[in-house]
Amino acid sequence: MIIKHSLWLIDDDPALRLILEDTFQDAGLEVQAFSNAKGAWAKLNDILNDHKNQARLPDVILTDIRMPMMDGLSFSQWMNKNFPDLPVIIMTAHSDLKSAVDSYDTGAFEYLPKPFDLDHAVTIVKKAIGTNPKASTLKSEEKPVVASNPEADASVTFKKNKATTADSASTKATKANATKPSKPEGVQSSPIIGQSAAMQTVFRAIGRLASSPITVLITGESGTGKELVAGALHQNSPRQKKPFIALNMAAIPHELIESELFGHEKGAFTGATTQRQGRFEQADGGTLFLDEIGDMPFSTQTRLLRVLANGEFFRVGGQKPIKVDVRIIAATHQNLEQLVKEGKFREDLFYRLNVIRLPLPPLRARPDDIPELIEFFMSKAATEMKTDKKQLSPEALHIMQAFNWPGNVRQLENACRWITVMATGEVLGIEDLPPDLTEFAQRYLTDQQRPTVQPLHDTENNPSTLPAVNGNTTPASEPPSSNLQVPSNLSNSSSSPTAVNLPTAASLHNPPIDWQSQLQTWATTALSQGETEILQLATPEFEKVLIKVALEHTKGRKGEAADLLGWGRNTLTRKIKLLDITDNSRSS
Ligand SMILES: Nc1ncnc2c1ncn2[C@@H]1O[C@H](COP(=O)(O)OP(=O)(O)OP(=O)(O)O)[C@@H](O)[C@H]1O
Repeated sequence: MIIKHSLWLIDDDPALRLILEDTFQDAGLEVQAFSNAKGAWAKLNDILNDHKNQARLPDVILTDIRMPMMDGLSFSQWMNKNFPDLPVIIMTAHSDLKSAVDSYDTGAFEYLPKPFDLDHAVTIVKKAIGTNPKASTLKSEEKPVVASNPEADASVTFKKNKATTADSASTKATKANATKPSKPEGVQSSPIIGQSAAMQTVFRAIGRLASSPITVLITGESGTGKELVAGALHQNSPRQKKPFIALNMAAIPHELIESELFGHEKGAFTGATTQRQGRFEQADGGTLFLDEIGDMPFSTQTRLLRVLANGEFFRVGGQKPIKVDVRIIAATHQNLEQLVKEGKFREDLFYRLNVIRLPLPPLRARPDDIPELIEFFMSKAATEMKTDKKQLSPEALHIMQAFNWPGNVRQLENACRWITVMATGEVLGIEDLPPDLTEFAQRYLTDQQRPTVQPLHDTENNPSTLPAVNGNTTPASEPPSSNLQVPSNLSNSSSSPTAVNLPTAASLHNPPIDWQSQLQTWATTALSQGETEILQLATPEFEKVLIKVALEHTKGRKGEAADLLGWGRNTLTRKIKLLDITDNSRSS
């Protein structure tokens, strides 16, 4: 007889419950679904009060965070206290750094930001089951299976358990998690912004790593937020009340690095007139962030390796070993493996630092995060400069999202400062952006007018060099949709002082004139009427049409519509709001 492991699934979203129930049943698990944590909690409480009933426990629990009556975090905390061996996986649609850190703090086995890959969720669930000693030690003995129908729960049946592979490493990880030191009160909320999948991974990693003393190597291009993430790891750790000391190896003259790190005794070298503590001593009990570690001189690397191995060091010129408890977080924008190959970085040090690697994505890889970052930096700049907060027009925002950002978030932050100081007016257009962005906009917009469709993001900020995503243009007699509702004029547009007629839906259906020709006619007319910035007039209308068609095609399902448009879901939601689009596609 096949024995199945059991999963309790808690989520107040019935549609998601159905999908997940299906997925996990297909993966060979017995699933019992609950619409709230209270229901599962009541059953677990019964089991807790009746020890003979322990057999009715599931092997793993998957729970949402935000639910009525009892939230998933309190539930997970209660579980960790009362059933520490039973792994709980937390999922949430409202993922940020805080929810990731809080989830792991409750002792949760894993944290899954929605939407997640179903195969990945199955892998995690199976891994969690492998850590449950009660589930994984059952090989041939009888084991209860909880029926998938909650009502049928009384009729628990006993079946032979199928062989499972216990993951001892994961078991240890969970145990370590359960016994980890509790975090001090008063954790500051971190200003790390980002909703993109790439940033969710970063938040998860921070949540997972913050409480442990393990060495972390943060990699990523300059300006991606490496120091910010190192600070968040410290702020969310039990070391948060002790110092966080950041040191940039590239910024210190090589001959001073050792005394900077390890301090020196009086008279150790010319100019050392007093004894001085180094950064290691100052950071005792806390975290030392070694930025640009690839620039550390070879001789210092040897000394650092010794500290990492023994936890002690000598001040320059000193005889007495000094012991410290410091967590090391290192960062680099360089390829350390390459530096090792070139003999510029010690291989043994590399392996010591590279225990856990946390890569940060470049900004161009997560354009969906840009609007929120702009919002944040515009507010920050307005406060700094004691002025009103500036707002970007949809067109300017579009350009900001299309830009390559070689300097990443730092460059975006500086652009927001520039705009706040230099631009006049409250709602700003493309012409109000910093020079590098306006130059890019000219090339980008020129390219957009070509018949081929270009991807939004290019790697060189030079759209003209890009291959076409789709070389086909819409046939003259086939407009994109029979339901095109192109507004007949732009009189509603705040940026349009003059009403200019755009091609109407009817005219688009009038062969032999195709919509491009119609647009051409409109543009010619607009220009002859003295209109300027015609692209900024037409682009929102163009986007409106495509968004409406996509929403209609997907019956209002925004995620799918966003995929069809080639945007992220957040971008689509923002556009719908900005362009004031009413979604009439839903039948109900
Ligand atoms: N996700 C983010 N949310 C909010 N601010 C961010 C984010 N990422 C980076 N920043 C801000 O961008 C600036 C640059 O970040 P940071 O100094 O951490 O980058 P870095 O990768 O360490 O850069 P470098 O390699 O040049 O030292 C900082 O002002 C930081 O606060």
